[in-house]
Amino acid sequence: MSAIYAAVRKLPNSKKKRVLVTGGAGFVGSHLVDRLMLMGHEVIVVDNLFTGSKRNIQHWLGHPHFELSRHDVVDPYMAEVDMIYHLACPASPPHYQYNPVKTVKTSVMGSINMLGLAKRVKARFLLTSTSEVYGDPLEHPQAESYWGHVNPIGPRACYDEGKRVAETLSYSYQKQSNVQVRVARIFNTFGPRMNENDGRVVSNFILQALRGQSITVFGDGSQTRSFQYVHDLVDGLIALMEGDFSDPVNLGNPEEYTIQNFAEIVRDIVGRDGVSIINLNATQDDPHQRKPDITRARKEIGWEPRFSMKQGIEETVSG
Ligand SMILES: O=C(O)[C@H]1O[C@H](OP(=O)(O)OP(=O)(O)OC[C@H]2O[C@@H](n3ccc(=O)[nH]c3=O)[C@H](O)[C@@H]2O)[C@H](O)[C@@H](O)[C@@H]1O
Repeated sequence: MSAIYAAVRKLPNSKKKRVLVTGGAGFVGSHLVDRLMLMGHEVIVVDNLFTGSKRNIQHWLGHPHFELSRHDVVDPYMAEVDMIYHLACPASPPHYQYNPVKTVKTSVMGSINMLGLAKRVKARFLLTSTSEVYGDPLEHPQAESYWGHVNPIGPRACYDEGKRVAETLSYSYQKQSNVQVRVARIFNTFGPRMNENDGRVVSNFILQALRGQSITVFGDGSQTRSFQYVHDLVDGLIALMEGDFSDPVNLGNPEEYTIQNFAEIVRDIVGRDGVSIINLNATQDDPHQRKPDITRARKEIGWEPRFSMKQGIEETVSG
């Protein structure tokens, strides 16, 4: 029996790109892969399936434009490609803190390997960096010009510092070896396919509310976050990769909520009776406030989010 795939665009060979997506079986990666496939490109996914899952991309397995390679980016990888979207790295705090040495290796050695590949095959390289490079920010909202406030020896450092070095590596390869680089600083993102055991706030709160359990707010809930829907992020990543702008660009939704208020919103959208909100201990070094300044994204790549947080949560809950 032959598989049935979503219809992909037929691109002339001059427009069709060979695109490598590391972490392409993950939550964000698999949505990006969907879009690149539908656009008519050839996609290679490299993923060690530690936090990613074959299920996220199984609808493309066997497609002539698609290839999955179970490979860990800490080891070198070779392929003739035109573009590299480098996403591979656990992003949820419980996952990246589970094996901090491995998280640092993934960011640092993974980026060296992928930038080395980009240099050899002259591919354009996009790093998915993070709002965590701003640490517990002392400037609000955060613009790309802010250098950040990161605890270099705290529990989040393996991720934050790993991504900071990955940014440094990107611009070092650009300067030294003329690699074309793009750096996206991604702010909190949610949507379908977040793992049940992801551990981040959106999936935790939705699952707790759906199961009729108490919603667990860490600390007093006065800390803020700004949540973007994953489809907006994918638009931004593609616009950044395809544009001419090479400095870091924030990709996030500037709608800001306290976590306490966010818990109430999720509880009300799910609408199950008897769900209470409880406050647990705060976690160490949890950023107090986070909101992207997206002036640069608007100006340089013509991007801004199209979904409100509530629209995205409603779709995620019903999906
Ligand atoms: O979601 C993301 O995109 C980001 O998630 C994490 O950053 P963080 O903002 O700490 O993400 P969460 O773990 O989702 O936490 C957000 C806030 O909710 C709180 N939280 C989380 C989980 C929970 O059950 N209850 C709860 O109150 C946390 O303490 C924190 O204040 C990662 O470190 C980022 O790199 C990643 O980009």
